[in-house]
Amino acid sequence: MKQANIIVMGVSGSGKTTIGELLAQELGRPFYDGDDFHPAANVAKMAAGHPLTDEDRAGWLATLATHLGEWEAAGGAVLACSALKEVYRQTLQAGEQLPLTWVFLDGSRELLEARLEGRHDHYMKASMLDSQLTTLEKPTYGIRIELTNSETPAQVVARVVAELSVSAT
Ligand SMILES: Nc1ncnc2c1ncn2[C@@H]1O[C@H](COP(=O)(O)OP(=O)(O)OP(=O)(O)O)[C@@H](O)[C@H]1O
Ligand SMILES: O=C(O)[C@H](O)[C@@H](O)[C@H](O)[C@H](O)CO
Repeated sequence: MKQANIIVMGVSGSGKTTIGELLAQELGRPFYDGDDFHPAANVAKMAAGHPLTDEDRAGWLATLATHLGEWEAAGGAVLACSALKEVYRQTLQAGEQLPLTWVFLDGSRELLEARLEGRHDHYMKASMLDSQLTTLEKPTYGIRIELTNSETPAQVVARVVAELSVSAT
């Protein structure tokens, strides 16, 4: 049965992959990481410390939009994707028939920086945080999860699941 996809969005370090994977497990849905769909040139650019432009992101978002349509038809998935600007979110929505469910992980600069500095095995360095935050247009719809220093990923996912059940009623 066709079911809307859930997109876990936010800047680098907000926990999209961590929370998205656990949420998918909890809901019994497949998980996809938007980062796995970036062309190699985009990854190389970010790893070299250069923010992506709208043009760099266009093909990537179009590819994800196509996949979203397929995943929706297959029963719905959870996708971790930065989706920083409104126009990017519109591109993603265009691939889908049902309204996407947005889960926005919102954290302070200090929290995000600490997380990025604590992560050593990733191409995206803490120095990219400012450009991510400058690009971010916070959505005014969907589920917003304000991140705290004290909650475990499992606790964050429990909050998301509770909000999903409220928005489903
Ligand atoms: N609730 C949490 N409490 C503490 N640390 C967390 C929590 N959620 C995620 N982290 C840690 O924060 C870091 C960033 O998380 P993650 O890689 O999932 O973010 P991301 O948004 O997918 O980042 P990117 O877009 O750069 O891939 C990781 O080291 C992760 O283990
Ligand atoms: O739109 C973007 O700038 C990118 O998607 C980034 O958010 C990275 O993919 C991610 O942070 C790296 O892990």
